[in-house]
Amino acid sequence: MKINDENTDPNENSTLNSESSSDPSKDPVQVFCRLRALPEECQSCVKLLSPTTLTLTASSKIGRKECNYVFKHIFTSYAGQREVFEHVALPLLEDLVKGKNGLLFTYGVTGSGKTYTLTGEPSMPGVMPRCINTLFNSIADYQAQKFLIKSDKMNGFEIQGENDALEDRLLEVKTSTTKMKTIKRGGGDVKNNYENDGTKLRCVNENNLYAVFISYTEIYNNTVYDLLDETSGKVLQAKIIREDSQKRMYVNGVVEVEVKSAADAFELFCIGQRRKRMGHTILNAESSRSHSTFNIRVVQLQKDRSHLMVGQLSLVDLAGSERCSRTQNTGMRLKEASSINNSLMSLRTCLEILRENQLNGANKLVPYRDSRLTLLFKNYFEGEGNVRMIVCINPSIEDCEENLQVLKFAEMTQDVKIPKAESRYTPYKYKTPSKPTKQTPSTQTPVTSKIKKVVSFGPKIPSVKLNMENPHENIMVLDSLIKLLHARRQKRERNQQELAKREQHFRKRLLHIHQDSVLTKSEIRSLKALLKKEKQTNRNLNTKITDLETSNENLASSNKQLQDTIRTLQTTIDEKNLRINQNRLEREKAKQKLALQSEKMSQELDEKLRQQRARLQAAMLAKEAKIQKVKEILESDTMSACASEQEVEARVQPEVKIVQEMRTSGTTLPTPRHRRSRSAGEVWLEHNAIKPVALGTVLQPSMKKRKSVSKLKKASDVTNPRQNKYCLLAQEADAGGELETKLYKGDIVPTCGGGAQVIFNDVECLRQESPTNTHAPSTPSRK
Ligand SMILES: Nc1ncnc2c1ncn2[C@@H]1O[C@H](COP(=O)(O)OP(=O)(O)OP(=O)(O)O)[C@@H](O)[C@H]1O
Repeated sequence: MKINDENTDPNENSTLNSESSSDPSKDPVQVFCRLRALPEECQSCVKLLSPTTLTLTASSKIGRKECNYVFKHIFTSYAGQREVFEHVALPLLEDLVKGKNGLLFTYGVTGSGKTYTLTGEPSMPGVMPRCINTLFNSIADYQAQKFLIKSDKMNGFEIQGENDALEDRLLEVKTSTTKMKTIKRGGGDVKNNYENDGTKLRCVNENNLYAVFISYTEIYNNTVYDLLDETSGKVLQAKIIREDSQKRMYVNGVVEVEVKSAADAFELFCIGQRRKRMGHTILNAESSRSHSTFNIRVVQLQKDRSHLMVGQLSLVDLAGSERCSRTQNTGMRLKEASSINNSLMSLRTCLEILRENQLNGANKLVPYRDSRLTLLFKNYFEGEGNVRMIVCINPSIEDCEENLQVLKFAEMTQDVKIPKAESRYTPYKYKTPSKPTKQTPSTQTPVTSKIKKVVSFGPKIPSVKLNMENPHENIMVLDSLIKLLHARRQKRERNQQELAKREQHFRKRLLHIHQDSVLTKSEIRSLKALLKKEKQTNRNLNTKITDLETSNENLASSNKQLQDTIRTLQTTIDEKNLRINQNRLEREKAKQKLALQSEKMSQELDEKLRQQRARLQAAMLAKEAKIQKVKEILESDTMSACASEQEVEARVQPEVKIVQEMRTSGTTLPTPRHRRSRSAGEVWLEHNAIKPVALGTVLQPSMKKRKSVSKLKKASDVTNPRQNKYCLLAQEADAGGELETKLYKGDIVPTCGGGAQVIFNDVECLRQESPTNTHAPSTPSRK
């Protein structure tokens, strides 16, 4: 792979993926790519540069990125199923008939055409039906009798006697009749005949007898299930993966059915397919939720029946990798998806480590055991057969990012080298026949022949003819006969002893076997109980997992809601903070403005006060001058008494004018009624509020001699003859909330009854107002 700028020559890359292997004993994993057709309106992210090179254009936030990938062969969307089969699967099928193993798997994003490539449709059969049809087209005439070769349930095969094979065939006819009846009653049709194009293999050995065995398994949520297991009813039982005597991995107890025609194989496939976990997702209406393996095993028996040869072809339809954000899976589907992605990740890790070991000569442990998928195919990666992969690509823009990952994996896989597979005949076991028969002397066990030998008493007793004419000769013949009989008797005794010994030995063994069987039975019983318990625990755990998943989902959704609320609150807080800051700024501005205004006003007030003081001083001076003049006039009256009243008035007139002028100019002068300087004879009774507010005015009521009381308690408080003036001070808030002080003044006049009355004749009102209050004067006023 190489990342291109727009101008790079794409053909440069074709040399990058060198297929040549330096080690002739190893072959790289062959990776093919198949592009799915796109609807016309959709845009493609893949461009084909040559039959082996393609460019993937991925657009991201950073920009456009072009990557080239080289494969063994790329099938365009116009390539048919036959072309794919002939290129990819036919060589593996030829290997299979030669007794070699092969693994073919499809890999890609969900909905990219993996199942279509492997299975196809009846009119457009995929790899699997074509393999089956081609196989039976080729070996149909060279098949062994059914049940002659039988699975030993431990990944091996054994040959059984003809009678046993016959019995099994009869049994099968019986059960298949019952089965057909059940199917007919249930209305099910398990037949699905894929179109057969008559392709044949040329490498069939006509001297051999062939038997084809089919098994079909799936790995769902990292557990292996047998899709052909009829015993487990509707709920499939989990199977375990084991290692056989030759260290090959196999599914323990898997049902392996011998098929004699392609139709039989398709029937089995359809039965399994109905059990396979499929599901509807947003991206594929019929999405495989498990990895399924369709296993074809071809067993060849040499004509002389001395050796067996077994080849295996595993066709694996991997579940598609999927991003949960795109599929929007939840609950069960989410669990399936994560299990699928995990197992694909394990496959990737194993291949990466294998490659690293091969490239760097490292010896890292390949973690096959991390997943059932990798454990089951461990042998293939370690040299038990050829490995081929078809990478399926849906070139739509939406799949681009996931395709990038798939192509990266595919590219890496091509670097992994697998030791070349070998075909070999292996000696087989003979299954002990249930009943020894005369027709099959070869099936007699060695034990039986040995017993026969034990009970033979030696050569036959010769017939003896006595010659009456020669008694001497007769005696000799009888002697030898006696000797022979004696020897036979001795031999019989020896044989009897041997028999007794063997009988004893056999009994001992039988007893031993019986004990073993009793022990095994009890062990099986306890294992069954344990299994039952484990199953129960498993069920409980599954329920717990589902519950936890549900609560997890609930928590996630409430978490999302809370996050939304937090976000909304955060936005509100931000807005409020902004508003607070704005308000603060405005307040500060207003404060500054106010300070400026108050400074200006205080300056104005100071100025006014200064002017007022000057005017008052001037008025005082005028008054003093007037008084001085009045004094002078009075003095001159007493001394000369010649001056007329007009003269005095004329003299006083200018001062009165000054006072009048001051009044008209707005200067607050005390009215003649409110003179502050009183004669020394005025004594005031000042009647205050209980806690009067300090006036704090410049002009204070002038009461030089006074007695202040807050409450008139007795009559003498008023009738005191020394007091002649009364002043009542009242304070209250006016309509504008400002403090208003009123001084009600009057004369205390004694009454003829010895009491006193107050004659109010003046009200003085003091009001203090805020300078900012524009409609009222800011100075205390007197009324
Ligand atoms: N090359 C093709 N030509 C025509 N139709 C195709 C092709 N590839 C896929 N399809 C169609 O696209 C749909 C999805 O394909 P398919 O089920 O094989 O995808 P998948 O990769 O197996 O998906 P999943 O991983 O979800 O099982 C099917 O309806 C199939 O018929």
